[in-house]
Amino acid sequence: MNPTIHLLCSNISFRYRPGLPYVIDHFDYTFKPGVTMIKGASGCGKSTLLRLLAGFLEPKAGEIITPRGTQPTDKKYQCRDLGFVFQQLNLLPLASVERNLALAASLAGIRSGEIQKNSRRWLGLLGLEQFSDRLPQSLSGGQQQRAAIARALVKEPSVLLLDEPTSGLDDLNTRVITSALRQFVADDRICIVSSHDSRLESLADEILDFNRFLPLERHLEALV
Ligand SMILES: Nc1ncnc2c1ncn2[C@@H]1O[C@H](COP(=O)(O)OP(=O)(O)OP(=O)(O)O)[C@@H](O)[C@H]1O
Repeated sequence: MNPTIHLLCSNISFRYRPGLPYVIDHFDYTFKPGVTMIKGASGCGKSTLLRLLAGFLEPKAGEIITPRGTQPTDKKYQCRDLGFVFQQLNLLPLASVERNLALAASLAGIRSGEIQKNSRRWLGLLGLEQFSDRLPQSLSGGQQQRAAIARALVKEPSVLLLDEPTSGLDDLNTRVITSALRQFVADDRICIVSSHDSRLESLADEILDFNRFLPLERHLEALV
């Protein structure tokens, strides 16, 4: 493991609007290469944390430092270093699976030779070679989920964020996804997975129980 690569959360706090309770309150954590699974009750802030790590939201206090040494809002980090698969897959409906991958990689500035090589690699590892010419809508839910993961992996980002990547998927789809993610982190990359799915626990190098970080009033809210 390369100890110099990490994604650091230093005492971050976040709430959506003044007057609303803090969703994340003085949270400190260093994400290292490997898979970190974030688990916790619905509404405890897992997706919010992923959005902060992606730079789509900004902490109200504290800071997040990416492996590039920047804030997550840095365009180079977002474009080159970050891959994410959120709950809405957002595959381009009029582009084939292969074209979805090629567009994502070319937006990240990957050279065309590498795009082809990476596409073959990740489509293969995710069991999608025979579907590469298909439009997303012609795929099953599990195939679409795997295509969205392949699209995030094709630029071989240093940080990959996945929000509930296996929710509603059967064991076979889940095994294919976990095995591809293991290949991904074998190259000293950071993979952060938010999930309720206990099948993913064996994939994780670290499990972060987000319930622990809930402020007291939100613990009480979660009980009613
Ligand atoms: N845009 C928003 N504006 C205001 N509050 C929000 C917004 N998005 C989320 N929240 C609130 O922030 C809290 C954390 O939501 P978040 O989606 O991060 O939880 P989660 O742990 O990912 O939940 P789940 O497991 O159900 O997806 C919840 O109380 C939610 O209602």
